[in-house]
Amino acid sequence: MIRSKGLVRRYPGFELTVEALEVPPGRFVTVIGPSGAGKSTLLRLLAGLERPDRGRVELQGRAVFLDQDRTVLDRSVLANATFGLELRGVRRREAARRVRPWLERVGLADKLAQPAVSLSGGERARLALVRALAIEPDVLFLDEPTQALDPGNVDRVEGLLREAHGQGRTIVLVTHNLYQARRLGQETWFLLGGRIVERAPSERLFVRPREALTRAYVAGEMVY
Ligand SMILES: Nc1ncnc2c1ncn2[C@@H]1O[C@H](COP(=O)(O)OP(=O)(O)OP(=O)(O)O)[C@@H](O)[C@H]1O
Repeated sequence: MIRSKGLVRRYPGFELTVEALEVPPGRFVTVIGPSGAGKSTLLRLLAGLERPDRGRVELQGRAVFLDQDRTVLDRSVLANATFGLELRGVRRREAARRVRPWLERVGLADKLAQPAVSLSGGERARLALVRALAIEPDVLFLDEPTQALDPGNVDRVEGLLREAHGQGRTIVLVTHNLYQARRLGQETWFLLGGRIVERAPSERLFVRPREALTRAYVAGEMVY
């Protein structure tokens, strides 16, 4: 469960203002909007990584945040994947046993000993996702997890996310891929200029948007 009220976050030349939001457990929310709309800022606020200037956020359950940078630790692929589990006291061997199927599914099982920093961008993205999923979080905050991935890997990652959602996890995913937002989301938020212009069940938002700005954006007509 994620709940926020009266959020305001200001940077020089930018203000995010979001009234009450509520994400019930198990909901898959996708967040869309042009570059600079405030999507990452909202995600960081909801995840508690950043404090709002006004308002508050309530987050229940174990949450993980996957940033756009796909940060990896200067260790092997396997050690990256098991890191979260080991932090929680799971022994290395057991942690390795648990992450193995995930690594196989994202095509990294043949690179276990390779330093993670030497992975390609797409491989890092998949590894970061495995590290997040391995700790079986209640809530996943994902900032463009399939950015710059080839179609096969987009499909793999989406498969993992669907499965995570099927297991009851709450997911808030920021994406520039409107097809993905529609495919995966139960609910979509459209942000523009630091405000949520429209929030609706995903299918409705893409097929019958109520706001003219949403209509223009999902039709690819918005010039900015
Ligand atoms: N730490 C910060 N300090 C100052 N300005 C910031 C900071 N973080 C974000 N901003 C500004 O806030 C605005 C919103 O940024 P944000 O990253 O939330 O947008 P976004 O919708 O996620 O964009 P993108 O799709 O390009 O990732 C931008 O103008 C950005 O420059």
